[in-house]
Amino acid sequence: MKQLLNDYVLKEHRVLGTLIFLVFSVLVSNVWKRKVQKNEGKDSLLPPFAPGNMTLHVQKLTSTEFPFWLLSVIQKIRHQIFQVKLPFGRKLYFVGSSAVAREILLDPATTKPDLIYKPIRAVNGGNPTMFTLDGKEWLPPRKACAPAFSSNHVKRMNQVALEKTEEWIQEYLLKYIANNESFDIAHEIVCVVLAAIMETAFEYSMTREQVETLSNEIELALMEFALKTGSNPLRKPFGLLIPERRRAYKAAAYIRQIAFEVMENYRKLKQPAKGTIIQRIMDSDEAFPNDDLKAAQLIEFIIAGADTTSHSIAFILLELAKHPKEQQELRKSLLELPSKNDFGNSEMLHLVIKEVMRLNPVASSGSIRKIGRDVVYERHGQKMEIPKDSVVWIPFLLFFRDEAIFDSPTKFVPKRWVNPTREMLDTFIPFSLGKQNCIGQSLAKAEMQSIVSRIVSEFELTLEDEGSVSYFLTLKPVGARLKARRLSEN
Ligand code: HEM
Repeated sequence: MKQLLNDYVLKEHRVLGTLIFLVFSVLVSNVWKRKVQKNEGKDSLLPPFAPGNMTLHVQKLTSTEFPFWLLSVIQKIRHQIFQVKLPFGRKLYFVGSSAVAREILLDPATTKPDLIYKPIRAVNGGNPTMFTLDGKEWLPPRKACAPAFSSNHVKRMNQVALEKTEEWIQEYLLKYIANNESFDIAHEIVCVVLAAIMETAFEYSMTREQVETLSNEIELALMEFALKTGSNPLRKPFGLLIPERRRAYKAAAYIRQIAFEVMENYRKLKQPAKGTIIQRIMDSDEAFPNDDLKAAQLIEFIIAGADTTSHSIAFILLELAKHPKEQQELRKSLLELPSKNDFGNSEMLHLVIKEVMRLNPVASSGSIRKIGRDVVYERHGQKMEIPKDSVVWIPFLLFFRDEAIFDSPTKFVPKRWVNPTREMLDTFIPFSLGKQNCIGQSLAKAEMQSIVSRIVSEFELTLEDEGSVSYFLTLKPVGARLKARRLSEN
């Protein structure tokens, strides 16, 4: 009797469960149909909207979890391309498909949208720079500065970065070790890399205290002008009423003052080095006709070069501290090489750097572009379309963590790069693609290799506090603390 009753209840549950499932599926498919909009008069559909309303979208776009929210949207709606709503009926398309991203970035009709890049100029007193320019106006500054990144200059700049690392080891790291103290890895490496850029690119020496102040002021200014203004145009007209914005103007003024000091210092040099970034800027009056424009470009190099490279290095050292086996393997491979000068030949070093740049891409928000033609793609046999003139955001994190391309994408597996698939290689674009890709990538790669190998070859790193990963223009490790132990007295 009991058995009969149980079977009956179970059967009832199953019927009820099936009914609920059917009703739920119909609801979901209706919501989907409403979210995937008809593309008037065409046989293609527009990508769906991210769940939530405009207020939620703006809040998420300006939050420190921004790229991770985008990942969660893709997981929810199971669509690699979607739209978000902005104030005044504007919208943005997010592209998490690497194939579509490549098509857009390599298309000659693609441009940079003013809506996003122009507000960033406020950091530079409103002056345009290579990063915020487009088309004909962009070419002269890019051409003027490109020679400063030729292999001989990268070699020289990297040598200075290594000297700064050596100074840091002597003045800070050995003291932390002697006092059995842990240290904030992101903060320490930012100080090394920023000091190196100032000295090697601009022939300008800074104390650690000055470097720390500059780094703080840059963060303050960027938070306002690059992050908050882009998504909320009301911050500009009502700016003076917002204390954060007033503080950001002060920060921007301080950064400009440093840039003018750098130029003044350069003009006093008796024998300035040839081919440095500052020499290219100062002597290219066609590309940079006045001091305001020169200062703006100079500031852009500080901003674009320091946080990106240093946070990448910090992430690499952090991952190695979290994975002692891989750390040991890397050290072994380095020490097997004939000399320190050959460290760059370590295959394991390349695998580790690649894997960390995939897992935690500092430029995780990637590139933002305006498309010059309709971009059509297929999804499960359905034609989808992003219409011409749309603003398209291409966050690299979305495809660097795409399960369809990378197995266990949230895991640190350097060996996945030993025999990568064509798709993995095509997807891995940490420096973006197309004409406005990263001008400083050769320098960044050289510094990552030399600083990481210098530290790991001699010091064992252990994790004291993992901290968290936060996003604000770049992805960065916040509050991550390591301890070091010297392995031999070289
Ligand atoms: C790991 C380090 C770095 C990463 C991941 C990185 C990534 C990127 C990316 C993705 C872009 C394209 C942005 C967009 O499309 O909006 C870019 C542009 C740029 N980067 Fe880097 N970057 C790094 C280091 C550097 C360094 C060391 C410098 C110079 C010292 C630099 C200077 C620039 C400049 C000036 C641009 C604008 C180029 C243009 O628009 O023509 N970057 N970077």
